[in-house]
Amino acid sequence: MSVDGFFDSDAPRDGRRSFASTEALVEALAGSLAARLRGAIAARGSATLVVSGGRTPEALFRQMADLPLDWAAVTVTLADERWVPPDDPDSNEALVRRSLLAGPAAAARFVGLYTGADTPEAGQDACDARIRALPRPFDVVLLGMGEDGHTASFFPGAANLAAALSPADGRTVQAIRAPGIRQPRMTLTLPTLLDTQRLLLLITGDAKRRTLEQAEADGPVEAMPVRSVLRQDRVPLEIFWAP
Ligand SMILES: O=C(O)C(O)[C@@H](O)[C@H](O)[C@H](O)COP(=O)(O)O
Repeated sequence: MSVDGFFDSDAPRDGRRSFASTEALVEALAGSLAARLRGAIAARGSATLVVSGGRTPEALFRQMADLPLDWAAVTVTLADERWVPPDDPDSNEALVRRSLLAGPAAAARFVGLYTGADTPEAGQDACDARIRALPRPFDVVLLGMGEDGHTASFFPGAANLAAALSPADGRTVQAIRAPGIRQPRMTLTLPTLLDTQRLLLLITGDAKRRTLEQAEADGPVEAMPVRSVLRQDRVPLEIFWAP
């Protein structure tokens, strides 16, 4: 499939949607996620939203923060976290607190991954207990992707990538260290991320569209770990793209 033909329609196709602009994507996706969270609250009295950090989702978070929703019934947690305190500019918790948990959405409960332990390895058990205590399946897991083909903190070349993708002991989180990343990380493991009603991948720009197309070609998961969510059949993956 050619890159140009990859997202050539506004109509949903194989779980993919392309938009003319980030603004259009954000508006559509925020509305769709709010509807899912409202549905969960109506059915079970609560909802759980798992979000990624990085730069891409900030506009979506700001749009969602103002949506009318019983935010007090929503728990928000992270797909992964850089192992830094919440006052560090690289903290995903900081991003979520300032952009999503603002306005009406400030009523949501936030469960962070950073425990204050010196290293993610030292914080792993406490973090696992936090995630294990959340209701499952999650309602929404929102993933991003890097141009190297990582998603969550499943980085190519990470020493403990295999444990994150296939945890032997049912662990919900995994400490990650990888070449080229500034801080060590904590990531939800693959089976934990896939234990969700809706799984979304949000990407913007032509470079990431090309990365995605490369990831869809043959090749090992370890080289482009986003393949672990592209190739699974546990939950349909919805891909949202804008230039
Ligand atoms: O903490 C993080 O960095 C992530 O959760 C990570 O998986 C992110 O989604 C991608 O790296 C894309 O990041 P950008 O949106 O900044 O390109």
